[in-house]
Amino acid sequence: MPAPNNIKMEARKLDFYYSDFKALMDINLEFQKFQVTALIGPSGCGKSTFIRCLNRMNDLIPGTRLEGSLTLDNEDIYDPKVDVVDLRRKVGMVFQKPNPFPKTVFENVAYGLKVNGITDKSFIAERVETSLRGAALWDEVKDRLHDNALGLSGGQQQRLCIARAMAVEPEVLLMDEPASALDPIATQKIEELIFELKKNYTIIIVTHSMQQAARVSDMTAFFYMGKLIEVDRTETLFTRPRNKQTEDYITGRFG
Ligand SMILES: Nc1ncnc2c1ncn2[C@@H]1O[C@H](COP(=O)(O)OP(=O)(O)OP(=O)(O)O)[C@@H](O)[C@H]1O
Repeated sequence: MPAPNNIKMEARKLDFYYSDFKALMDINLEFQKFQVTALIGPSGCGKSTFIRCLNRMNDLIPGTRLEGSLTLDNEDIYDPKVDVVDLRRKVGMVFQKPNPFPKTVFENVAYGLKVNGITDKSFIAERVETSLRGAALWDEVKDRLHDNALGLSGGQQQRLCIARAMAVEPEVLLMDEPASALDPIATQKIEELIFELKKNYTIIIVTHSMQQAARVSDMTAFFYMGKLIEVDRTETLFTRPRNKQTEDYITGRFG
């Protein structure tokens, strides 16, 4: 019998262009189910570009082009037959700056369900509660569900965005520096949350903080100038990197 395939997403020979500029070169990287993978590397190395390929967010930028393949459960996500709305339901995203809609807490979380055509009010209310609990925010907002989300603190807003992403039950969560705009306590809450979330989701996180990568991730991938230099178990990459550029970066010699 073939070994069980635990690969949730996989990039093969991936090149990415912004018009003539080649931002990613020959990326080969796989993401295991229910693991957290951190993408690290100096500013401009292509981390955000790469993570945005994973749910086709770059499609929205004119003049961009991708070569090679990117699969979700062995299916090519760039196949013309793929429904991008459905792909983004399966591969949710949380951005660097919390970006709740100027709507109530409840409406923020219910939004994706409504976009997906769900109208059953009791189902929506139940899913809103489960998602807020899952994002470790329920206790703080259960009496403020109908207040404007913009009145929440930055850390609460970011957990609300995580709840909003979770409400449509994605399989993969992409997080592009989710804690960079937050204070240390709010950051710690997000990190604890990531630890909980990986029981149910495959998580890919871009971070500038090597300490954060070391704390939250199982695997770490080091990018430099559009190339994937090294990927390994986080502990190994930070203690015994195989590549000189990785070593220079993690020891603070550049970046
Ligand atoms: N919309 C765009 N149009 C053209 N070039 C872009 C665009 N977005 C990013 N780039 C370029 O692609 C390269 C990779 O950028 P990217 O934002 O992916 O890097 P990053 O590693 O995420 O950086 P940072 O850590 O600073 O966010 C950079 O040279 C950047 O200038």
